Amino acid sequence: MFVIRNLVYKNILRIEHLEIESGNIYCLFGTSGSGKTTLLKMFNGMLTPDEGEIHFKKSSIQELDAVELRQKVVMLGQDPIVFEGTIRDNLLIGLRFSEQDKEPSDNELTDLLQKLQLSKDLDEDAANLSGGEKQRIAFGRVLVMEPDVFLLDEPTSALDDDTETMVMDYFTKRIKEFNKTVIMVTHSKDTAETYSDQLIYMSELLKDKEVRS
Ligand SMILES: Nc1ncnc2c1ncn2[C@@H]1O[C@H](COP(=O)(O)OP(=O)(O)OP(=O)(O)O)[C@@H](O)[C@H]1O
Repeated sequence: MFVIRNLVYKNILRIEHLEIESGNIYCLFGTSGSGKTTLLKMFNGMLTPDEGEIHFKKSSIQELDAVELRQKVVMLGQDPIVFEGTIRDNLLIGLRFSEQDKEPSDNELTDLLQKLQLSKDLDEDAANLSGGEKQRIAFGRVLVMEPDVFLLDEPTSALDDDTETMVMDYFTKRIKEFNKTVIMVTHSKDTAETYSDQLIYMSELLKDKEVRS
């Protein structure tokens, strides 16, 4: 699905070869500052390599239309973004930018909230939510978009262990059912080992390469 060859980005990334296969969950694991977020941003063209190539489904990412690419490859950043409006507005807002033309019903959205362990009303103002609740609303928003690829940057960092387990169990079951691809940054080795099909260690990926100054 993605193939990276001879990628160089500033003095942060130097990757000879990396392949991401569709239908798998990949966890990016590495020390703080090792370039995980930077690598994630390469997959949907938010950052462009200084040298080398990234192909998505056999096309060079640089040659693809950025809007179309980001409809298929959606990133959930480290800091959850909550927009002005209700929880419903926040769950649906991503659809404006997605290929999906079918809007989920209130029943489906309420079910999603339950699966994300949120006992909230769709009409509630999203501004008053806690950090962990906002993180799950942002997670719900990308799920509603149904992209081919999810790029997730520490998506459960604000959740307690039990809530994280329930949210991740639901998420991974759903993405396996629909054969989606996930590239996820996590600081939790437990999470990485429990949920990934493949673990990518940044230290291995960047080995033999002098990338740090
Ligand atoms: N636009 C940029 N220009 C220059 N340096 C940058 C830029 N963005 C990030 N960096 C640096 O690149 C390194 C890797 O950053 P990145 O955010 O990818 O690391 P990370 O592995 O995701 O870290 P963390 O686990 O702390 O989130 C850091 O040293 C950071 O300061």
